[in-house]
Amino acid sequence: MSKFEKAKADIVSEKTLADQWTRLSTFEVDYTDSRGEQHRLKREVYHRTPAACILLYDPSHETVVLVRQYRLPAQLVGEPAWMIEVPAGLLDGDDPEAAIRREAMEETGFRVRDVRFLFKAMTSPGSSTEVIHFFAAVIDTSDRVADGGGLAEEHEDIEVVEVRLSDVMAMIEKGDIHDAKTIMLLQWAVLNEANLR
Ligand SMILES: Nc1nc2c(ncn2[C@@H]2O[C@H](COP(=O)(O)OP(=O)(O)O[C@H]3O[C@H](CO)[C@@H](O)[C@H](O)[C@@H]3O)[C@@H](O)[C@H]2O)c(=O)[nH]1
Ligand SMILES: [Mg+2]
Repeated sequence: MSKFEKAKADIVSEKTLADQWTRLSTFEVDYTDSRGEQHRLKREVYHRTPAACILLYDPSHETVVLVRQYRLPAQLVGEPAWMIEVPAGLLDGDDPEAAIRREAMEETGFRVRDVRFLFKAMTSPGSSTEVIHFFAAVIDTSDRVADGGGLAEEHEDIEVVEVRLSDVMAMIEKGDIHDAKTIMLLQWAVLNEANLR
């Protein structure tokens, strides 16, 4: 039996603090802890909508297709701001598989054929509602039907970067790749390379 069998959490109130690109709100929660004692907690939540990301692996070259773009939060904490990431985007109301096909095309120019759903994960569950759906697809050079680079109307400025899978662990350890969803997918690729054909 879990320590939390008797624990429960009742939301008492919510107040929106900001509601622009993404809503930020503050909650009061009546939390009954594992010993049965009740406390009123204050929690702020950033209401991110769901997203999807994808590993694009080319077995004939043993490479992965990544994208590089500017990220303001990285700049704010003094990390390299033009970050190397797996292709990713918000679902924007589509189902996760349709959304990742769209984002892969917009960002890299690759048309993905069979996509494989791997898992989903919350990226920052203490503060954000963001859930990311993780996918993988095998590609080859003939699947590249456009240049990628992102949507001009959204001022996306994306560089497509092809990296050998045998180099990615060193890039992660050096800090050249420092995005969590990207590290997760690349580690999955290293562990599953034999099945990625
Ligand atoms: N106007 C405005 N536009 C924004 C803002 N923040 C982002 N955008 C724009 O919104 C678009 C989002 O692009 P997507 O490809 O859909 O998402 P992403 O930025 O790649 O990734 C998002 O999902 C990831 C998970 O897959 C997250 O890791 C990442 O933080 C982000 O939420 C981009 O054109 C970006 O410039 C903002 O505050 N204001
Ligand atoms: Mg994106």
